[in-house]
Amino acid sequence: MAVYTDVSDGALRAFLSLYDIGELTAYRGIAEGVENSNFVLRTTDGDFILTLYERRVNPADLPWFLGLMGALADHGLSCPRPVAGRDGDALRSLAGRPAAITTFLPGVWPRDVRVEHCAPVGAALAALHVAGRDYTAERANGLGPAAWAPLLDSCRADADSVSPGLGAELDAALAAILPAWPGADALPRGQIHADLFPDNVFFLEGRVSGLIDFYFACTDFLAYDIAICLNAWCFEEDGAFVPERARALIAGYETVRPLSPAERRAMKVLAAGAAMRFLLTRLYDWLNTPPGAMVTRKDPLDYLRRLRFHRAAEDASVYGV
Ligand SMILES: Nc1ncnc2c1ncn2[C@@H]1O[C@H](COP(=O)(O)OP(=O)(O)O)[C@@H](O)[C@H]1O
Ligand SMILES: N[C@@H](CCOP(=O)(O)O)C(=O)O
Repeated sequence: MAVYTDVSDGALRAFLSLYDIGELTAYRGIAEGVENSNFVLRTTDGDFILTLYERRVNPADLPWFLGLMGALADHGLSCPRPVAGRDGDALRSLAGRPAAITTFLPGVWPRDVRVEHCAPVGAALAALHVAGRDYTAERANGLGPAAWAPLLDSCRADADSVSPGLGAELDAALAAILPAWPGADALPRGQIHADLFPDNVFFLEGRVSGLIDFYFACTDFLAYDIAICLNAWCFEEDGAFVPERARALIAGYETVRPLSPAERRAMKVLAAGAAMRFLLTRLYDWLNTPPGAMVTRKDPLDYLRRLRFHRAAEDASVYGV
């Protein structure tokens, strides 16, 4: 569950008096998510999401995230649009945390991913990449390749308690991935979501109805975002790769934005890097989440299986690129 910070009725009502979004009729904390505290607000004007930013979100990045969401929404992408108060500000403070209200998106994220979900997700990802073109402010990827060795170092002492030999295996994988990583200008770059997992994509009647959770978004290789989705959408629970899902995801993406030959060639190392990135943050959280914390830890070893798959793949043709 993810409500780290409680908000009293009085504090919330005082906060909402700064906005023109109607009278509060109900609110509740949302159990899902791991990073921030989220609440659904029902007002006489409709539903909204209130987010209190916690943990990994650097408050200095919040204007960039909110600006990106506003710019994407302006370009027709269905994503949460930050709601400004009467003073024009969308970002303020509540219960001692940075806080913002955004629009509520209808839909349900798929608990059981099927191949039919993958083409619409690919197309939605490409639409995000196209919609982000005019948002020129850059944000470096704080969880990109330069962060992986330090993250592994911070977990090294206990890594083998999660799985024997894990530390050495990750060292070997990093030693193969980092030198093969594309140079900064080698692939098209732009604004990427960087966490487009199934729980961040809402569907209604078989169509994508909204993309949420832009708090890992950054400026990086567009194809790296595809590689993240290949990891998140194209494996079974037991770790088996599902080639039909990957082909559908790539085909859906290319209905909106065709890939270049360099992006196709790079997909294997990008997929391995994406698996490494989620493995490492999950490993860090696995080892550092205090007992009794109100959050469900995600299994790092799911991503070890994916990493092994990508490293063993002959080339990028396995993904259908
Ligand atoms: N704009 C939104 N519209 C509707 N529901 C939302 C919206 N934003 C978040 N939610 C709900 O909150 C949950 C957690 O949101 P998320 O952004 O993934 O949290 P976290 O950043 O903590 O991981 C989502 O699964 C969804 O149920
Ligand atoms: N998608 C990441 C964790 C981030 O979770 P989210 O709730 O912010 O989407 C993972 O699966 O490791």
